[in-house]
This record gives sequence, C-alpha cells and structure tokens, in this order.
Amino acid sequence: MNDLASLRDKIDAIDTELVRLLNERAEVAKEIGTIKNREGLPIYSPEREDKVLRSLVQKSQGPLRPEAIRAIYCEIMSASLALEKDVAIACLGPAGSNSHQAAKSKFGSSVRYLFLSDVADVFREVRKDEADCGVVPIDDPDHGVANSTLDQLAESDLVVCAQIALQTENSDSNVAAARFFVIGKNTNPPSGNDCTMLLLRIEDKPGALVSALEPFKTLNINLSHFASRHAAKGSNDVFFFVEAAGHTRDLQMVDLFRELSKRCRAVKVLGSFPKAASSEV
Ligand SMILES: O=C(O)C(=O)C[C@]1(C(=O)O)C=C[C@@H](O)C=C1
Repeated sequence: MNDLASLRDKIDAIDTELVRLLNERAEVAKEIGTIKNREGLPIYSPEREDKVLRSLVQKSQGPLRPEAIRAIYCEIMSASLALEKDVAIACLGPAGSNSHQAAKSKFGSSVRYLFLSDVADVFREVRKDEADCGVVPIDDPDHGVANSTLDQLAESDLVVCAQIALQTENSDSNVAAARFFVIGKNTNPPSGNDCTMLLLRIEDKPGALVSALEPFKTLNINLSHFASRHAAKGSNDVFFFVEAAGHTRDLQMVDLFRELSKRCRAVKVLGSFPKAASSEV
C-alpha cells in the first residue's frame, strides 16, 4: 500500500473513533439537557463553555492552533445545544449580516437563527421567549458604539451573558474586531475569567464622574470599556456604561457597589460574562 493510502486508512480509523466519542459526548449533553429542562435552568451556559474552551486550549499540545480548537468546539457545543432544546438565537438580519456571522461564531450552525430588523426587536423576541438569546452589536471599528444597544440595555431587564469579537475587514483591508453582546434572561455564575458591565447614572455636573470612578481606582478594579449617553429628555443626568474586571459575586464588587451607590444617582448591573479570549480582541 502506498503512503497516501495507508495515511488515509489511519485517518479513517481515527475518524471512526472520533465520531463514536462525539456521539458518546452528545448522549451526556442530552442527559444534562434533561436535568436543565426539568429544573428550568438555562440551556446555554456561557461560563461553562468558556471554562471548557480555556481548559482545552491550555491542554492542547498542538499542532492544532487555539482558534481551530475553539472553532471545532463551537460546533460540538452547538450540536449539544440543539440536542438539549430547539434553541433559537435572535440577531440582526439578513442572513449573512455581521450580526449573523458573530452569532454563528458563538452558537455554531446547529441552532436556529431569527433575523430581526432592529436592536429593539431582538430585545423584544428574547423578552417574549421567542428566542433563547439575542446577539446585538455593541461597537465596531467603522461605526463606533451602538447607541441603540446602550439605550435598550438601560431600559431592559435582560442581561448581557456573553460577548463576541468578530474580525472584520474594512475598505482599506485593515482587520479590526467588531464587538457584540449576547443578551438573555439569566445571570451567569462566575467562570473565573469575567468582566461586568455596569450602568452608572450620574448628575451632569463637574466632578461627578471623577467621584464615581474613584472606587474603581481605590479597589484596584480595571476598567476596559467606557461609553456615555444622556439619560431621558428633560433630565440632567448622564448614563455612563463601564466594563469592569471581575464578577458581581466577587467580594470586592460588594465594596464597589456600596461606594458607587453613595456617588451615583443609580447603579444598574447589566451583566457579568466571560472576557473575550485574548486572540479575539
Ligand atoms: O455543561 C452543560 O451545561 C451543557 O449543556 C453541555 C455543553 C457542552 O456541550 O459542553 C453544551 C451547552 C452549554 O452551553 C455548555 C456546555
């Protein structure tokens, strides 16, 4: 037998074993799905997916690149999700849009996608349980921050449960990352690698913002993103959206919220979710 044929025989044997193992894994995922459905737990577990991916990337000795491992496991977990429930993800259409691509890079090709025409509709479909989660833009290199998403987050009781970085190419062929949020109804448990999006409502007067940000410095909590919006018409308040390192259940977050509540008109937690993988940003 020539080299090529014998190497292909080897691959056939490995594939047979891989598919057997994948089906065995899928059976376990179905059992997890039965428990989750029985106990009313969320099917999508971003903190668990993040832990699985980080641990596999760390254990892998190559030659597969980390991005390849992430892409393969995105599809494996997508297939698990679809076996656990008829999972639907709402995003901005049409099929093939940046939002759809971002959603597919997180949820894979086994789940169902609903295409909506604006961000408010994505929030509405998730609130009505027509979709399990929604994917909405938060910032992109060409258009900056998506104000419609900030406005919906300020009003809505939905939370940010994951983020997605999508590499996009602009007209000058520069590659940059557009960021999207996954929104849902459930608060994530800690993954050990989280950040928290907060909305601070602050009076529009000198020194108010500096005072509100001071506790982050004192408690040594890193801030990674920052955006502002005027609160409702006729009000003299400004909304500041900040992304801080850590999870709301971290001990130092308790201290942070106590300090913030003294310095801000209102503080709203928009969600704690796993940080993007370093190769994604
Ligand atoms: O561990 C779980 O909760 C599962 O449902 C299994 C699994 C997986 O395939 O590993 C699938 C979907 C979840 O989002 C997370 C992980």
